[in-house]
This record gives sequence, structure tokens and C-alpha cells, in this order.
Amino acid sequence: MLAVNHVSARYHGQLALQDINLTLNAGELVVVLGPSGCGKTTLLNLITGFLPTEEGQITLAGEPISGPGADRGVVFQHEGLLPWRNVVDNVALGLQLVGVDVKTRREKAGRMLKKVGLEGAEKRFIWQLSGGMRQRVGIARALAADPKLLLLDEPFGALDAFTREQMQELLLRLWRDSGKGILLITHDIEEAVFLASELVLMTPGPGRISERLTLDFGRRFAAGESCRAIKSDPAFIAQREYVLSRVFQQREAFS
Ligand SMILES: Nc1ncnc2c1ncn2[C@@H]1O[C@H](COP(=O)(O)OP(=O)(O)OP(=O)(O)O)[C@@H](O)[C@H]1O
Repeated sequence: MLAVNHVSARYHGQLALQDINLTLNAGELVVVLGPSGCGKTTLLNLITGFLPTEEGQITLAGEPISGPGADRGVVFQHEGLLPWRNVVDNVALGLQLVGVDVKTRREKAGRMLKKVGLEGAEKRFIWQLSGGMRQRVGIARALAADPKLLLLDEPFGALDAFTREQMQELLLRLWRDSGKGILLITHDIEEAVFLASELVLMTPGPGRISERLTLDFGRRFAAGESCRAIKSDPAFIAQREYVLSRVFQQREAFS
């Protein structure tokens, strides 16, 4: 569905990404994991279309990406909500921009809020919400326009450990129920191993993909196993330690 082919990116002539090749098939949850500065956000900005692709090509459903579009829903670390609008009107924003009438967009937004566990919070203002609730609004907004692909940039980075785990569980349920392709960026190793159906490891200097692993812990959660049971499973711990060792090896190589 998403294909990144031989993509490189530069800032002021300096390579930030080098020859990135990545595919995301329908229904996959791809997590891109790497240390700060390896180019994760740059890659995401190319896929969202916020940055133009100058070397290589990115296509979604066969069409080259040439700018931002409603086929990609984006969730940021700092959720980017409008403080003067209430919850339901924040979620409805994308629908408003494409001309959906007020009744229909509020109905759709209300349904999305239910899916993210915020039923009853429609009339609240953003400043009345906790960090976790704001991220739920951000996810509902990104999904409201029914995008082909959901893109998330460090969405749970600012949350406490308990809320973070709740949000990981929510994301996996939404993934299971919607069947959407998801691409998530993180530097949290446990989060990456738990969520990913495909885990892509990146190295810095310039940013490259070093490894791709197929994992099934997120699918196990989606099929009904508990998060705690999965995260304490020796198979999960072994995979987490393997990824950790790869990240440390790369750090040593670049320090
Ligand atoms: N606007 C910019 N101008 C110049 N250099 C930039 C710009 N944005 C990013 N870079 C550089 O490009 C490289 C990749 O940055 P990027 O933000 O994509 O990495 P990242 O992996 O997302 O990091 P983090 O996890 O800290 O957000 C870094 O060396 C960074 O300094």
C-alpha cells in the first residue's frame, strides 16, 4: 500500500536520510525505531507530504505522494489540537476542511470519540483534558476522515507509563477493528516490540534502515491475550533484549 523507494533527504546539502526502502502492506502496523537524530521525523514528514521528496519516490496505493492529503491521518507527539474548539469540533476539523456539513461531521466525530473511549467528553475544551485524553482526541481526529494510513510521530512520548500502556492497548484495538495500515515512530524499545507487526530499525549518521523484524506480540494482544502476560512472556523479553542489543551496538559504532 505504502512504498518508499530509494528515498534520501538532505538539509542544507547534508544527508539526513540515505536510500530508504520501506513497504507497508494493508493491515500492517509498522514501527520505525531509532535513536534521536536518525531521521525518523524526516521520514514521517516525507510520507505525510509536509516535506517534498527530492530523491527517490514515495507512493500510496500506487499514487506518488506530492503533498499532504486526507488519505493520511497524522497524530503528533504534541497533539496539535485547537484550544479554542471543544473536543467534538477538534475531531471534526478534517471533515470541515473537506466541506462535510456540520450535522454529519459532528455525528462522525461523536462515533470516533466513542471508539477512543471519550464518549461524554464532546463539549469539553482541550485545556480541560489530561495528556492521555488529548492524544485520544488526536487519534480520533486523524481517523475521522477515514484515511488509508494512520501515521503517528512519538504519540505517547509525553505520557506517564500507565497512560502510555493504556494508549498502546487502545491503538492495537483500533488497528484490529479498523484494519488500517499504521506507521508509528518511537524511540521506546518496549513500545516498538509490543506494537509492531513489522519493526524497522534505523541507524543515524545519515539515517538508514539497518534491520526489519516481523513480530506477533501486537497481534497476540489484538487476539485477546493481556498486555501484562505478553510483556512478561520470555519470548517478548528475549526479543526486547535483542532489539536493545542492536540499538546499543549501533550507538557504540557511532560514538
Ligand atoms: N529543519 C532542519 N534543518 C536542518 N537539519 C535538520 C532539520 N530537521 C532535522 N535535521 C537534522 O536531520 C537529522 C534527522 O532529524 P530528525 O528530526 O528527522 O531525527 P529523529 O530521529 O526524528 O530525531 P528525534 O527522535 O530527536 O525527533 C538530524 O541530524 C537533524 O539534526
